Amino acid sequence: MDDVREIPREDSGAWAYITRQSDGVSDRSGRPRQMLPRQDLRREATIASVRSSGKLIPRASSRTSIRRVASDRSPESLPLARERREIDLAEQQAKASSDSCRGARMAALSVQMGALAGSGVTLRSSVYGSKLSGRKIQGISASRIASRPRAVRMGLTESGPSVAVVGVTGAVGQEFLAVLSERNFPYSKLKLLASKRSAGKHISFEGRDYEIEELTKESFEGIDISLFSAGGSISKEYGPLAAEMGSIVVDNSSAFRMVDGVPLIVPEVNADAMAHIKLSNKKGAIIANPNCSTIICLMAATPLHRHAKVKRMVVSTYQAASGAGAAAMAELEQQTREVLDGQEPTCNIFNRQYAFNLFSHNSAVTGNGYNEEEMKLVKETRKIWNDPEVLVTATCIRVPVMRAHAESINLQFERELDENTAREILSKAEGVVVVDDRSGNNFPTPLEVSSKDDVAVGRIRKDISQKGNFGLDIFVCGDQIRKGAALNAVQIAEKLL
Ligand SMILES: NC(=O)C1=CN([C@@H]2O[C@H](COP(=O)(O)OP(=O)(O)OC[C@H]3O[C@@H](n4cnc5c(N)ncnc54)[C@H](OP(=O)(O)O)[C@@H]3O)[C@@H](O)[C@H]2O)C=CC1
Ligand SMILES: N[C@@H](CC(=O)OP(=O)(O)O)C(=O)O
Repeated sequence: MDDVREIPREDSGAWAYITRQSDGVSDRSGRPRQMLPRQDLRREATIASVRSSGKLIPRASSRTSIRRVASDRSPESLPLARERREIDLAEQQAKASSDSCRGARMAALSVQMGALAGSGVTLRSSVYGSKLSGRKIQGISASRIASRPRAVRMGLTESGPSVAVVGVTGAVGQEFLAVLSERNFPYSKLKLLASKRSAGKHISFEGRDYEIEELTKESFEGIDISLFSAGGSISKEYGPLAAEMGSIVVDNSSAFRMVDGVPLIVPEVNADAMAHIKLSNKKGAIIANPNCSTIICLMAATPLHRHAKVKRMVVSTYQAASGAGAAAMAELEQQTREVLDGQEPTCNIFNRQYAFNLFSHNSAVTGNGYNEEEMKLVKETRKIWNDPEVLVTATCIRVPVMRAHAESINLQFERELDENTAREILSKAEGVVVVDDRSGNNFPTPLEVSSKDDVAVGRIRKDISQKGNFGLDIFVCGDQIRKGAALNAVQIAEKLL
């Protein structure tokens, strides 16, 4: 079985999008705002007009908008395409008016709705209204979970590399644009590539209009860095071609992850493995972005591994709909409505009821009984840690959460590591935030990390089933479209400069 996630062909016809300005609490939802009680939304976003004629993509970007001239897709084929939308969100700036518990609940709901629409919402503590407002969590307020820089900058500069984004209309592709802009990634030229279906449509990015081009063999002429997120078969076909043409490919698919000689990189963990690849070498190469569950897991486990060396790791995941693409998110929303309305749920993506349910990850089950997602955690961890001996086992579950994965991780160490030291180590780790409030029973949640850069870690505790201080349990949440895909890839690209 080919270990490569494919993009469902039928999921590429229609899309929407938005512009926003972030200052830490923002909603870039493409969803009709009338669905969200305005008085309960604590938003300070300035969002430009949205034209949606089809599916919603799980991300809008700062200063990014996509225009679609006409839908080539039947509205009936998409749950979120029932209503044609043309909403001037700038006129709908929601004002915080309530600090009540209801406000907290509704704000949390709005976050979920933002995720439903595919945008996610950057949270800080005030989003939760009175319940969490300003509260410190283990000495760190919820707002410490890194959000995007407030100022949207302009990366266009003559001295920058030329950059291509392959699969720009997709969930990860959209996130690429957001992250490039937020991190002020320098570029002298930007080429936006997708399938034939999207060719000719327009994307506005950092104040400029770009026409989406069809991906062809000539696409990489003169391109220094190619960011791929268009599925495994596209990566397999065009990745090597781009590299031969001198481009450094950062690939989000699983196509090359386990290929010898292809660095598999989480910058906070093993940037040294790509130290030999630089733009200044003027030589093409392929660098792989790990699986999102692996990235989120290793962001938390690696600082501890460095200290006490992990001997065995047991991972249980709770994976969001967005990991399976925009169509899965749309179906979860549709099913939720249908079930609440007492109707039979529509089951096109997973062939089962997803709303109010959970199930074993949808990737294929391999000969040893593990599914592909689980085996990625096993194999990729060994490669990233350069430790073929480390024992890893995993159970991956799809849960009815819109965006951001959660993982329970049990660790067995070679050397002793007590829970206080572990908390200390994690609180200093780059890209990690500790949310570990035992008295308040407040720990990481997918909602709180949605659209955040940092991976949140909590439930840090000694594993009482192990002798001495050789075992720990932790609970981790991370936005898998962001740190699990686009952000990680852009961080890799930054290392090339
Ligand atoms: N979603 C996630 O959380 C994660 C995803 N990934 C990986 O990222 C990749 C993309 O996933 P995601 O963004 O969710 O998928 P989407 O379905 O949202 O987007 C797919 C993208 O691929 C493009 N595409 C499809 N066919 C072609 C083609 N023949 N030529 C050029 N472009 C094509 C689509 O363009 P068009 O709109 O024109 O059809 C679209 O831009 C996958 O490899 C996935 O495994 C990795 C980590 C996490
Ligand atoms: N890990 C994603 C699926 C995915 O995109 O995996 P990969 O990048 O390894 O193909 C999920 O939540 O299902």
